[in-house]
Amino acid sequence: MSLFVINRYLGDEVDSTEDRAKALLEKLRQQAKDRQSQLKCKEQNVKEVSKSYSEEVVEDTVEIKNHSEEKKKKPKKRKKNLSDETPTEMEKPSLDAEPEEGEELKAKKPRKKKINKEQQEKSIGIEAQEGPNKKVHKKESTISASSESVQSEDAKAPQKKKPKQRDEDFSKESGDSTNGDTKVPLKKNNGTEVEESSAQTEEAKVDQKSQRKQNSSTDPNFLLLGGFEAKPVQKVLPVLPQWLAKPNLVQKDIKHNLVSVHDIPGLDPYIIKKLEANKVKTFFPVQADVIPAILDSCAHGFLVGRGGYRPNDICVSAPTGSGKTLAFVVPIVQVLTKRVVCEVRALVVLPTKELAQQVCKVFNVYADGTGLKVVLIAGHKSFAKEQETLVTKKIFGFCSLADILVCTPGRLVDHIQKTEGFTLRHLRYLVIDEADRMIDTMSQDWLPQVISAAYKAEPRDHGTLFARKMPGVPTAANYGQLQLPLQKLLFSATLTHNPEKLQKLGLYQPRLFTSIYKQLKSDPTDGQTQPATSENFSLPQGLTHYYIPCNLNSKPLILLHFLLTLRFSRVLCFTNSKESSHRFGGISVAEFSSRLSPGERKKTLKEFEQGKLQLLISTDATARGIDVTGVKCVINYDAPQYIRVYVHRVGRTARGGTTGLAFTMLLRIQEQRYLNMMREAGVPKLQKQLVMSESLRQFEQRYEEVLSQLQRVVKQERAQKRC
Ligand SMILES: Nc1ncnc2c1ncn2[C@@H]1O[C@H](COP(=O)(O)OP(=O)(O)OP(=O)(O)O)[C@@H](O)[C@H]1O
Repeated sequence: MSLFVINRYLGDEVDSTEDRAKALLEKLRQQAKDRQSQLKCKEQNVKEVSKSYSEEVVEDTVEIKNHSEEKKKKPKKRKKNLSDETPTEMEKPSLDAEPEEGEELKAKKPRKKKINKEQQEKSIGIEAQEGPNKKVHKKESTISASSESVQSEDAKAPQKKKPKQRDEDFSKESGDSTNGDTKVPLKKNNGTEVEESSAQTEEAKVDQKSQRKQNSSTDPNFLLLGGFEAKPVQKVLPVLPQWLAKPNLVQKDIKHNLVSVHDIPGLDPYIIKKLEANKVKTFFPVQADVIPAILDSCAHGFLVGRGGYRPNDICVSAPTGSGKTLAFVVPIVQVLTKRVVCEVRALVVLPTKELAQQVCKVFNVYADGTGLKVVLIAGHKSFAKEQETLVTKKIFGFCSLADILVCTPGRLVDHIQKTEGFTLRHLRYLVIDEADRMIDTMSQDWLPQVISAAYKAEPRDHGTLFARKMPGVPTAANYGQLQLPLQKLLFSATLTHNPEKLQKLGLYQPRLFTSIYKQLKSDPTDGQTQPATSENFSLPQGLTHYYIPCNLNSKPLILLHFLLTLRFSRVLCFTNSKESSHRFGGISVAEFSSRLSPGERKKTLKEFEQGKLQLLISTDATARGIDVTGVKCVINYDAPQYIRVYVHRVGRTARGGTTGLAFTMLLRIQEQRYLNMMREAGVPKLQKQLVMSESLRQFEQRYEEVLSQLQRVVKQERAQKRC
């Protein structure tokens, strides 16, 4: 039956059943063999597939990881590629060098070790959940996403085409990754490439940074923000105005720089005669420089300065006793001598009555015989009496009685405000003597009042040469009409060089004459020289000054030693208070202080000048400007607190080119500070003078007698004050 079935199945009809059966059996065997071999093949295939799959899983996770790392590093790699090598050069070896299978395994092992275990487990875990198909899909999508992202970036930046091509190649390669033959060597090469490229990107980073720095430092078109560290900070140096920085220098040495009065250009014979009559045959340096400068402003007429413009104001800073008074008295007297009508044309303002009196005296000497009237208003007389000397009332109105007015600021302001008919509308010269001290009195507002009085408009002046307008900007319109200019002349032994202070005086294009040679300091930044800005002072050439280290008790004994042992005559001794000036009241001395009336002071000074008094004890009342002839020695019994005070005190000796001595008694604690003050002020070094205690002992008895007298005087004074 079975054979029948087999025959039917084979469809053969064999005659011989035995042969047929054999043939059938053979066929069946063959079929069974084929089936078995097929099954074997299938099993083997399944095994191989599962093995390669597990390997693939690992490889793919590495590949994904590497790819994600590569993706992170890609921009850097691309930058490097742009500068160093083309991507094709990098890829070619990976495509060409396909290793054998043995090599493939060798290459796989070390790569597996390198993989971070955690990441491996993690990625495997994810794949186990998603299954192999999903995993493959995921891998492809990741790669394609990365290539897309690169592509999209590349689309934005067309210059980065080469990296794009490389990414495309990479995606092709990953597409072929199902084929083990091509995938493995590529992975190997990519892996090493990642390592290499990470090192290369680090190098590239450093290169790019340094290149960027170079570019920013060399390329002037780029401003590097935040690069402050290398910039040198420029110092701001104080800069003086040109007129202060480059003054006209006046010689300090009087003796060797005398100029004959005949050699001064523009000086009238009348004035020369007057000078010679007063034993002035030569001019001191400051006079030889300043007199021609003042005369020059009137050389082409009385109304305006040289060339028809407003004349420059003049500032003079010269040592004490250098003859500044004559430097303004002579030209003013010469210019005003030609006046027709008596009006106040010169106003000289001084800080104290004594100084005003002294200057008035000099004006009177040179104005004598010219018809010029010199009037002093400084509080010596009553206000009403001063008014009578200033103006007089006539039928047609008020008339001035003064051509030259010498005054103190307080009294001047009083007359401007209260004296009827008093006018300054014709004022041509405003002289400010002891100018640095006068700047200190600016708070009294005397200068603005003088200026507004000088430019006060009067209806009767309209259309005349005396019509005045407050000077404005120098334009053709402003200078269209000729008018009387007002010129300021400033004099001082200690004139400030501080532009801020000088600005208060409202100077017009000033010229400075000074004998202070400021040391130029070199500026290390640009190698140029700049004028020193600190105040410097100059002392008379003939002055020798010393300091005496002492204690409080020895001070009066030292003074006695000077007067009695060394026999100094006409010693001017300065103390800081009236009380100190009493200390020597018992000996052949006199005091000169604000306690005395103006009459008493005048008498005392006269006696001192005549040599009737050996010692004059003074407060700073006489320190400024007072010209006492024949003072041989100045003693600072109390050290002055300011350098300006020192300069004016010691300047009472060595005047007019003569010689003189100055001593300053210093307590031990004052010594260093004082010497520093002198050095900073540029004053020549003080010499130390020691007085032996043996030479002082003989005066102790005498001094005690004086002290007992002093007690009585002080008691009397206090009693007087109470009354
Ligand atoms: N050309 C001269 N020939 C001789 N003596 C002169 C001459 N000029 C001035 N003197 C005298 O020199 C002395 C000092 O002059 P003056 O008082 O003008 O000095 P100063 O510079 O104003 O001093 P200070 O700053 O202390 O006021 C005076 O006694 C004066 O008479």
